Amino acid sequence: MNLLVDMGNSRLKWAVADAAGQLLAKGAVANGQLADAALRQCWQGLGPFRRIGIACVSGGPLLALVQAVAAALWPDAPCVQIRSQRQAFGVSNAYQEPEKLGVDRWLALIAAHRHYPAAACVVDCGTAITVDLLEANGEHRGGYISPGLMLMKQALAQGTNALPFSAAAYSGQPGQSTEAAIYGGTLLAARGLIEHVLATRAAPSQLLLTGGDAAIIAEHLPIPAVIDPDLVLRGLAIALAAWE
Ligand SMILES: Nc1ncnc2c1ncn2[C@@H]1O[C@H](COP(=O)(O)OP(=O)(O)O)[C@@H](O)[C@H]1O
Ligand SMILES: CC(C)(COP(=O)(O)O)[C@@H](O)C(=O)NCCC(=O)O
Ligand SMILES: [K+]
Repeated sequence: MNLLVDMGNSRLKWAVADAAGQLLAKGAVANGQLADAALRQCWQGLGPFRRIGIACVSGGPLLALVQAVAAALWPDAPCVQIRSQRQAFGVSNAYQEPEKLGVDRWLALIAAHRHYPAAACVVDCGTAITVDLLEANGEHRGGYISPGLMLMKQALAQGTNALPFSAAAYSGQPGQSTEAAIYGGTLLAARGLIEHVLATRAAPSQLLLTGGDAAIIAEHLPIPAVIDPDLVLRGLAIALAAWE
């Protein structure tokens, strides 16, 4: 068994994977809540593990914390930090500097190619919304990065005098209050990005959504989408299984 850890800018997502890469127990911890005791509480009693696989786009101090807790709980299991590559697992990275593609985006592409055979548009609805284009033959065509729903709302609240931050949900119809107008506007920004990218594809692409806001964005999209909440962790399972 391996422990998989996906460290995003908002939350750490983890899963236990068996030798075939099937995800067993899973959990998530908000970065603001990440501390030695919180992680030990999540992970106590799990294992033993062969390896700990880490995909990290969040900061060095949080990575060091995760490595320290893992080393204390499972001293015999090496921590393997996965990085983006030029080509692996049938996927070729479109970036001129392949290591600069966020490792979460890279792993989502690897899982998409392995588990969904068609050409795909892979959207990670996390802190940022990333949209990556993947051909059926594994060629990554590049992608787009935009603020996520929470960041858009926070930016409006921080950058203006009159706009409040609200976590409440509204219909997405034209807003009849400031909060509802912000909710609808930020959701439409995400929807417009995704719809536009799909419309510019020469051939139809399967739309794959992952990330904390996948369900809410899918609900407001007029296009069928597959929601795979574990796409990054599933990519991490593939990358870690090949590690020697
Ligand atoms: N409990 C939660 N904590 C933080 N964000 C959450 C939570 N539930 C839903 N979200 C939404 O999910 C987004 C983060 O998604 P996630 O996939 O965890 O991001 P990341 O991989 O960037 O850490 C936030 O922007 C927020 O809108
Ligand atoms: C774009 C991201 C910030 C998304 O991170 P997330 O929203 O998953 O926390 C992350 O993939 C990243 O730091 N990427 C490096 C730059 C790039 O992909 O071009
Ligand atoms: K992510």
